Amino acid sequence: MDGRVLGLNGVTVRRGGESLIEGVDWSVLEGERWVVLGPNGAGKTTLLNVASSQLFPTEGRVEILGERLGGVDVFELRPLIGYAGASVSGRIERGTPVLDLVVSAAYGYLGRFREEYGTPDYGRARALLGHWGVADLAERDFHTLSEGERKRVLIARALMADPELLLLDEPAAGLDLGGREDLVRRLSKLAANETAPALVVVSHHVEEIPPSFTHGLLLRDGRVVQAGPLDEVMSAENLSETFGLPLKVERDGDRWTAKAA
Ligand SMILES: Nc1ncnc2c1ncn2[C@@H]1O[C@H](COP(=O)(O)OP(=O)(O)OP(=O)(O)O)[C@@H](O)[C@H]1O
Repeated sequence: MDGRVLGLNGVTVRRGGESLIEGVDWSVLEGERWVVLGPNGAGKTTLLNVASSQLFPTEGRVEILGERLGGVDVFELRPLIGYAGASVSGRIERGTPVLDLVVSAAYGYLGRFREEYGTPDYGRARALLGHWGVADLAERDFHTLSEGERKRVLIARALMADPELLLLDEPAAGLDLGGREDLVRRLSKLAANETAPALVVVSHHVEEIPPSFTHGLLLRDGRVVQAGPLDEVMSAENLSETFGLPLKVERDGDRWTAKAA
């Protein structure tokens, strides 16, 4: 695999004559922690759907964990990719207990029992829920949880199969300030763990970039504005171009802020 977890070359996704993403080149290496930033409609979710093997590009080459998309059975690949996003919540049946949802992820299902789960599976699921601060919600119906609780449960679920690549689509969206700060702290801790998978987190806000994250990709109108180490990417010039307004960007310790200039 060459240390490369994800490789996109000239990747374009078109729908109805429109390009959702256009000519994207991107490499993610083992141990890297990426944030993908861009305004609404920039193509971030589309990019993550390609990276998680859920969407085939119209053009270009995609390699995930050393396998070429199109030349590999995606059902073998997907258990190695942890994914959490709003599209997952929408597919969970009403009445699904949190613990079932997490434990079934080891087999790529969304809470429906098609396998016999063993005690170690339940132990791991409970430990992950504990790690993300939601152990006491194990028996609850997923759909009765608050937005912040759902986000943490979905991350625990995404980690259940011990993935080599973890993709999180807007994990902080809809959280209040305390919830956001708690999530940023937990993601930072995960990022600092050398044994954690390669991480990609999509966000609209530079304030949500967890400390310990290493790289950034800026997306506007489906095209990459800049991609690379965070210190190089996070300039006022790059972010102003990405979000389409003059911005002042500051680094305060290990956190970032941006506001209109
Ligand atoms: N199936 C589709 N057919 C046509 N257009 C689509 C389709 N899916 C997405 N789009 C459009 O592609 C663009 C990129 O969408 P995408 O969801 O990837 O953006 P995003 O950066 O994740 O946006 P947001 O931050 O608002 O979630 C948007 O303009 C969207 O309306």
